Amino acid sequence: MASASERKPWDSSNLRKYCLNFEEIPRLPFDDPRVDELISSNPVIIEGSNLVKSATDKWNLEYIERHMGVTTNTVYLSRNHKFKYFDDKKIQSRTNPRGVEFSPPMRKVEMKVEEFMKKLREWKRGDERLYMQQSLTAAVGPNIVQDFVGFNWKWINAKQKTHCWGKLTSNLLYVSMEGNVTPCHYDEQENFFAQVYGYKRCILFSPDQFQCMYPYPVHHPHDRQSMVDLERPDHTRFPRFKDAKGVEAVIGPGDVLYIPIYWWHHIESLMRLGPTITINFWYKAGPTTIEYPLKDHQKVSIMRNIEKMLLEVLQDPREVGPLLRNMVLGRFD
Ligand SMILES: O=C(O)C(=O)[C@H]1CC[C@@H](C(=O)O)C1
Ligand SMILES: [Zn+2]
Repeated sequence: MASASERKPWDSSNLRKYCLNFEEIPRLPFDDPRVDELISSNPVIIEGSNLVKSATDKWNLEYIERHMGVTTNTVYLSRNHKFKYFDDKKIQSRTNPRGVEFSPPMRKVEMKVEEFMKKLREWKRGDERLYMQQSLTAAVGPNIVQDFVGFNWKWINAKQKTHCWGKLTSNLLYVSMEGNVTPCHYDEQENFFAQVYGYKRCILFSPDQFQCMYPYPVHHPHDRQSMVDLERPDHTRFPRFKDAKGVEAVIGPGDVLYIPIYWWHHIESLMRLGPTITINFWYKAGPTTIEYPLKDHQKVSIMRNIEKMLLEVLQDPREVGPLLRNMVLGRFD
């Protein structure tokens, strides 16, 4: 019988079940030279960086409640465990090619931290789930500002320089209920995802899996999200999804997961293991060097630009699909 210190804090009963199997994301010590070899083209979990040690040493829900400050925070509410992001600037009935009004799968409210924590404590089955996703700014309490200043900026600034990334655009604080899921999507920024408290399962797919992931059209409010429901994939509508090749890892306090730009990621707070706290570090991409053959993420960017240009000239998004189909069907096989 493993001792308490060796006993894993979680097991497969804390994980949701999916139809795919995943390879493991590599884990490396922060000072291992292979970390920099992997970064910018592969995900990697970096151990021992102390990137957010000033937070992992002290932060839990009680500390956040006490020190988050008096400003309101962005909290998403969902009727189920999925928190699927949508761009409310893209919600116009005409951009929804199936002609139905877009019904947002979650709603965004502004909430004081005390209210958020009270709702978490009093939550019962059937209530809306909550997920605080708040940008860390100087408006938070002084203790949190001090902990933020205490991050290992020397290490992460050196990473930003080594990999020629653009500027740090934001740090978001994520306070999640157990079992919450952020469905599969990609972002157009580099991301250091630092786990502070609790355990999260991260499932990632490379940009070269584009054909298996079926992203929504760029003009859709769910732009950058996969149309495939990982829990109940529609293999008729999305036949190639069964061939998707993904990698996964469960990260815990002190782990930093590098999520490369354009990489698909699905994130879940483990079930029945309590709340989780994460801080992400989003960086603008570095300068694009054009070398042939082009990289897969560059082709995703090209496809995005083509969709945007077509919408610009066609005006009606319902014409984008038919024009692309007419352009390629039977002509490039
Ligand atoms: O940092 C990112 O890129 C994200 O997608 C975050 C949005 C919700 C977060 C989560 O852990 O559920 C991850
Ligand atoms: Zn993301």
